[in-house]
Amino acid sequence: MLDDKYHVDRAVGTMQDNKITAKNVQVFYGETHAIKDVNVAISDKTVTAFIGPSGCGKSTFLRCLNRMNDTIDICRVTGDIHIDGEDIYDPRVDPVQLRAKVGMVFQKPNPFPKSIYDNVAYGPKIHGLAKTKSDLDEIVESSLSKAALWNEAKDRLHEAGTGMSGGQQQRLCIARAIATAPEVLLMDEPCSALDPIATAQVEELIDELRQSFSVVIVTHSMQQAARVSQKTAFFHLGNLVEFDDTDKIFTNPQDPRTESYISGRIG
Ligand SMILES: Nc1ncnc2c1ncn2[C@@H]1O[C@H](COP(=O)(O)OP(=O)(O)OP(=O)(O)O)[C@@H](O)[C@H]1O
Repeated sequence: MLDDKYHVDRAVGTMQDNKITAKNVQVFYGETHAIKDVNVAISDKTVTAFIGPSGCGKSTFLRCLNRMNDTIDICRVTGDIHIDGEDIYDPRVDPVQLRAKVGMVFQKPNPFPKSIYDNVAYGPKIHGLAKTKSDLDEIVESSLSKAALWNEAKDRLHEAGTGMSGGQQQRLCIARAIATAPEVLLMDEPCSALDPIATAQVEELIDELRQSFSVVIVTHSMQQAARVSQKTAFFHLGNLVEFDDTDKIFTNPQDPRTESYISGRIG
């Protein structure tokens, strides 16, 4: 009989093929067991969507990938998470450096109360990525361009980021996240506060970003998961029930719980 390790290795694939591998990940908030033995492998240059009913653990698991849960006192994470073969929970890993490599965009746009320029320049400055002012200017311009915001921002770089529209603020937060040259971008319901036009712009941007990064997005919208992702993970009650190509999850799910969720019977 094959042992558990065989099944775990099959579930996560080989380390070399993947950007992120998670093995036997459990998360507890005090007595609440929020993530139950999750094994998954996330590919590079791919958009992976996390879907599932409210409270199933999508955001909790997303936050494990850049150790944002470290900031929650009662939260305890066990198991292994490797990015590019490096154990991100190794005590020698500096979470601040990790978060530069694994950037995050939140549900509500949260620009710093600073100018548009300074919002983007902040990360590269603290991580010493620019030697000169012209290096920094270049990073700011290229990050805003990649975030499809340069044309709207170039003549108002020294105005407050908080003075932009909601959709522009969210693209500014994406520019800020990509300014530190991350390798993975985590997005926790990035469009939930945006109107349909801004949502479409951010979705288009996500598709472009995947040329450069591994993107992981939590979404409540199954239409959005189907539009933007190549892989989808369905969570239910803290379990990762099914993980497969997005097309397959939405057309031919293997687990009855996935089927019920996508057909609107649970959630
Ligand atoms: N900071 C916290 N303290 C205590 N419990 C928490 C905390 N954050 C999440 N939980 C609990 O962990 C479980 C998973 O929550 P999580 O927010 O990860 O789910 P989710 O799938 O992202 O939900 P939603 O779609 O509603 O955002 C829930 O039972 C929730 O109550």
